[in-house]
Amino acid sequence: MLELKEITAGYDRRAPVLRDVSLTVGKGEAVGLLGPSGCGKSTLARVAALLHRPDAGAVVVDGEPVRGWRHAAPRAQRTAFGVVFQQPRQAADPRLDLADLIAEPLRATGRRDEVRERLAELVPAVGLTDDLLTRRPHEVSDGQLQRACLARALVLRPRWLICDEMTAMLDASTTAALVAAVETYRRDTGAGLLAVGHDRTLLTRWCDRTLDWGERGPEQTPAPARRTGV
Ligand SMILES: Nc1ncnc2c1ncn2[C@@H]1O[C@H](COP(=O)(O)OP(=O)(O)OP(=O)(O)O)[C@@H](O)[C@H]1O
Repeated sequence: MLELKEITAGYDRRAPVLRDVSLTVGKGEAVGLLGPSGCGKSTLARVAALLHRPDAGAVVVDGEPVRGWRHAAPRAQRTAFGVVFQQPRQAADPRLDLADLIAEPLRATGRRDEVRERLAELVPAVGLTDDLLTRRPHEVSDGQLQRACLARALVLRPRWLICDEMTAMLDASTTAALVAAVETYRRDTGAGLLAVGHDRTLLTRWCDRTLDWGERGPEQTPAPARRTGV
């Protein structure tokens, strides 16, 4: 279980973006989070992925309270998460070709010997082809780069996936392919998912449960979303 308990977080302690927000994702569950732009969805996603230290509250991952954040988080907790952001060009090192980009977490954790095998599995799983692997980010489309970023997020076989507007800038067919790749991975591994976005139709179709902060933003823990457009 991934538990966010009474999280207060932001960028200025005097004016937090989130106040006392709680959210739980069960093992193998897919939870969607909707809310207006700027309400703090990405901030909560970053707290959930151990990338942003909250001012107050607790994150508990599979029963273990989180005590360190970012590089100070224990490796076993950090590598339990795969994260995909909205802007692949901001998330991807422009100097790496796609093969090195996808494999980078394996190299960073001393698992170089798995690179070949994981690339062979992941490249077709996310809908890439081998000829793209020697290209650098500026030589591929946004959709191709986001596919590589998803492969990188999956390369360490995380138990938790955090997708922050993963498909916001993509066309319908790339969106469908990336969601299908996430769902295949979850079916095979039992990983849980927190998917943040604006697209109510997509999230309510994709996720087991979708929460909605509504127009007022995160004054409180988000409520279950209405299922529309399905
Ligand atoms: N690094 C930062 N430094 C200072 N303020 C920030 C930073 N990142 C985000 N904010 C502010 O925190 C608030 C919440 O931002 P956040 O990105 O979490 O919202 P969001 O709901 O994900 O928005 P969107 O849907 O537009 O992506 C906004 O007012 C934003 O301007």
